[in-house]
Amino acid sequence: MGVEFVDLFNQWASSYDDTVSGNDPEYKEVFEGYEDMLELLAGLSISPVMEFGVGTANLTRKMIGQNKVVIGIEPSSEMRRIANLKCPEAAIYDGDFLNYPQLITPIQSIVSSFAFHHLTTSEKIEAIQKFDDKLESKGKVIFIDTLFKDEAHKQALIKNAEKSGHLNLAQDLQEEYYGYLDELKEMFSNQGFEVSFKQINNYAWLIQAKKGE
Ligand SMILES: C[S@@+](CC[C@H](N)C(=O)[O-])C[C@H]1O[C@@H](n2cnc3c(N)ncnc32)[C@H](O)[C@@H]1O
Repeated sequence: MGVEFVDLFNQWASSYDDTVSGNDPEYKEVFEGYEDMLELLAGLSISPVMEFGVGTANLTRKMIGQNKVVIGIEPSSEMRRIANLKCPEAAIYDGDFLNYPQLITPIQSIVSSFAFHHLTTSEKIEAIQKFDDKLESKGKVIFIDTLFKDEAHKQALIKNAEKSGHLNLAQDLQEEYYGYLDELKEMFSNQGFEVSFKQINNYAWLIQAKKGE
């Protein structure tokens, strides 16, 4: 459930860091400012942190560098292998947004970068309910992910990708489950979170959702 992209991530793992460094022209704009974004997200995280979709541990390493306790969850075995090599100090478990080991650590923040869009709408709603259960009172969900301001924004990004000959990106934008701003706002608000959004580049947004008492 929600992990249909795992084979793709196993294959992508060894060249993933190359892509996020801007060496893949097709995804350069998506990951524009990647290191700064992760730095921002790491700085906002509150320890103990639970991180979903760790990938190659680029965000994990920044949080560990800030002496935070990080529990990482990652469904791809290849991504986990690289993450463990790059960040042996972190505890990284097999799992996904909906199924993960139940640990007793009280969680103050839940973070994720470029992963929440792998869930369908109903899976996102289920995951947000679980975040609410998992977080301590006043805990925070802090994500960075591609999302669409509205339908016109989505169509403009697809058109732009096609015009640039970035056909894989154009296909991703149509087939993956990138959310719309209003839709995500409603999902978090319905679960009692106070949510805010900040655009970071043409694709990526910072999403902050604070749980009540
Ligand atoms: C684009 S990568 C992002 C990796 C890293 N967070 C970063 O910012 O570079 C997406 C990651 O999400 C993981 N993933 C895919 N489906 C997932 C799911 N349902 N739950 C949690 N993680 C998932 C993938 O295996 C992959 O490592």
